[in-house]
Amino acid sequence: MSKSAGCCKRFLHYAFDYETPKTLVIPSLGVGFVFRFTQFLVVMYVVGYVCVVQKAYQDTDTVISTVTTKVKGFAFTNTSDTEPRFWDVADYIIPPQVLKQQHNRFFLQLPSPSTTCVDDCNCVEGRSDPRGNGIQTGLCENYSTTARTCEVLSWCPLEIDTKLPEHALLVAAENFTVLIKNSITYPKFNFHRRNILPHVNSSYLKRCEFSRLTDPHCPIFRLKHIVSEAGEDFQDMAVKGGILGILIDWSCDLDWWAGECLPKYSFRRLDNKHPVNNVAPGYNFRFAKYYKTADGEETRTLIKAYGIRFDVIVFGTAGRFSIVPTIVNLGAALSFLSLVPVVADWFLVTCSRKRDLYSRHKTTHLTEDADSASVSMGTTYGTQ
Ligand SMILES: Nc1ncnc2c1ncn2[C@@H]1O[C@H](COP(=O)(O)OP(=O)(O)OP(=O)(O)O)[C@@H](O)[C@H]1O
Repeated sequence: MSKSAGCCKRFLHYAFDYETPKTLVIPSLGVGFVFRFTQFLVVMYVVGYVCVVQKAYQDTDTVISTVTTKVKGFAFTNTSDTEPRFWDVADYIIPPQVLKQQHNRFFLQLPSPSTTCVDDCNCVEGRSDPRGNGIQTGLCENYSTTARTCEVLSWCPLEIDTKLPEHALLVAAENFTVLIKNSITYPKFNFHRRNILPHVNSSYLKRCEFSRLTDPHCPIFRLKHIVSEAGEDFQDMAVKGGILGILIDWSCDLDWWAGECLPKYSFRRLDNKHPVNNVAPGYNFRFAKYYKTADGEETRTLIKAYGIRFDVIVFGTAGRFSIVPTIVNLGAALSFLSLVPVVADWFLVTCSRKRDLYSRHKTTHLTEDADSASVSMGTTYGTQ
């Protein structure tokens, strides 16, 4: 036979020989054990991980929620910067730390490298520097006997906030309480819930306070408790300011055999408190209250507020039994069972004692002119 005819024949065999599985019964305890043990592992994976841990039989939905808060508590302050003052709910929603009466005026800036000048040429009319104090008028005037600065139009007197107070103004705020009203919905399951649970009545709300051990479902939280659960010191945080997260986890199993769907609260500091780099720490912002004096001049009280901002973050995923994910995920997981014979076969032909015998019987090639007793590779056709 020529070389090309041989090649052609091999190709035809390769392409068109039909392979069909035959059953070979191996009376071997070792191989049988490997087979059953691998089957057991696959079944454990399907039941334990896919069904119990992953709950792959469930359809899922993510939470949609809304939050409102109400703070309550009283405080009395008496510092060198401020008059003696009593604070209640209406006063401290944005608690002030620095207060200053200001009027809209032309005035000279405090001397600094960016504000000092020699003559009017150094001051440009209309120029405003975001880090400066106002809009320049173009005049350079004597600030003192030794320094000249550019005149600006601004609110005066200027705010001086070069040093932070040592104690928070509203020290008593740590004992304030906050009521958090949180409503959630899982639209796919038409499931609605509030963190004020169905069994809660108004007299309970008047006296309860959240405690992880004794009252974990009360929606009223003491600020000090929130900060300390987050591992922070209230007074320290209140001076420099910071952001604290109140996390409400609504992850729920909505199947009837699972427990009730309840919120789980946790608290953590969200802004990055760097232990070494102390540049620009905390959180602060400015706002003002405006009014007119008796002679009609507009005046404002400038407030630079430092403090703890509480961010309420709601998250969660709910799952409920559904036939479609059950079939899809169970089918995918059970398809691993088809790999079990591959593992057992591998053990059969590589690790078992009679591996040569098994290897010989594993594959049978029939020759074209085979009758009932003619097989290749030494295996016996039809007589096993
Ligand atoms: N921060 C809070 N600390 C403690 N209890 C609170 C707080 N906020 C609200 N409550 C109490 O929770 C209940 C529900 O408050 P909600 O704001 O819905 O009703 P309200 O009648 O408007 O409350 P209130 O008039 O007392 O502010 C009320 O009994 C209220 O006194």
